[in-house]
Amino acid sequence: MELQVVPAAKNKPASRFRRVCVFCGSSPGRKAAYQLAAVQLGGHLVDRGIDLVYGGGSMGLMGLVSRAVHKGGGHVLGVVPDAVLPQELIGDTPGELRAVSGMHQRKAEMARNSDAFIALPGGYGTLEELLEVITWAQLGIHSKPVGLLNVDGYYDPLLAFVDKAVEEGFVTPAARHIVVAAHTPHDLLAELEAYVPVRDAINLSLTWEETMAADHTSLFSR
Ligand SMILES: C/C(=C\CNc1ncnc2c1ncn2[C@@H]1O[C@H](COP(=O)(O)O)[C@@H](O)[C@H]1O)CO
Repeated sequence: MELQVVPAAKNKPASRFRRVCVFCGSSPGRKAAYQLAAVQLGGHLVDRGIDLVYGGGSMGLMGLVSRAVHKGGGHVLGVVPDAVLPQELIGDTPGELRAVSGMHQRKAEMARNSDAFIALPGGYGTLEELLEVITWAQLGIHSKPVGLLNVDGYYDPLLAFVDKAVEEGFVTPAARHIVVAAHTPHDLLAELEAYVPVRDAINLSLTWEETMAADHTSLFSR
C-alpha cells in the first residue's frame, strides 16, 4: 500500500491518508445524529487535509458529507455509473464526477482511488460496499483500513453478528481485526491512522487483476 503523509491544516495532525472513500446512506436517516456525524466527518477530513471519494449522489448522508468536504475546500471525487449520471437521478453534486460503466466498476474505482474506507450509517448499498472492501481485505487484495462510524450504536447489530461469526468459526480472529469501529469521527480517524493489518494464514495475497481475470485493466493498486 502506498501511503503519503499529507500536511494537515494549521495545528492539525498530518494524515497518512490522502483520500478516504466514504460509503453512506442515500437517505438522511431518522436521527439528527446521523446527519450531524456526516457533516462532522466531512469537517474532520478537511482538517486533516484528506480528500473525499464517494458514490456521487447529492441526497441523504452522501450529500451532507460531500458538501461539507467541498465547502471546506477539500477535493471531492464522485464515482457514478453511466446509468445514474443524469442530474435528475443524482442531483446537483459538488466537485469532480467520474463516470464508470457499472456498479462493479464503481466499487473498484472508488477503492483504487482511496487509502482507507469509512462507512457512515446507511442501507443495503452501504452494507454491500462495506462488506466488499472487508472481503477484499480478507483475501489480501488490499490492506487499506476499513472503519465503521458507529453513530448512536447504529452498527452494534452488525458488529455483534461479526463477533458471532468468529465464535461460530466462520470469520477468523485476524479477519475480525479488519473491521475498525468508533462512535465519533475523531476517534475513528485516530484508530484508522493507527491501524496495522494482521496477516492471516489463509490470506491469498491476490491482486485485483488476478481476481478479475477477464479484466486486464489496472483497477486496483495496493
Ligand atoms: C438511482 C437513484 C438515485 C441515485 N442514488 C444513488 N446515487 C449515488 N450512489 C448511490 C445511490 N444509491 C446508492 N448509492 C451507493 O450506495 C450507497 C448508498 O446506498 P444506501 O442503500 O442508501 O445505503 C452509497 O455509498 C453509494 O455509493 C434513483 O433511485
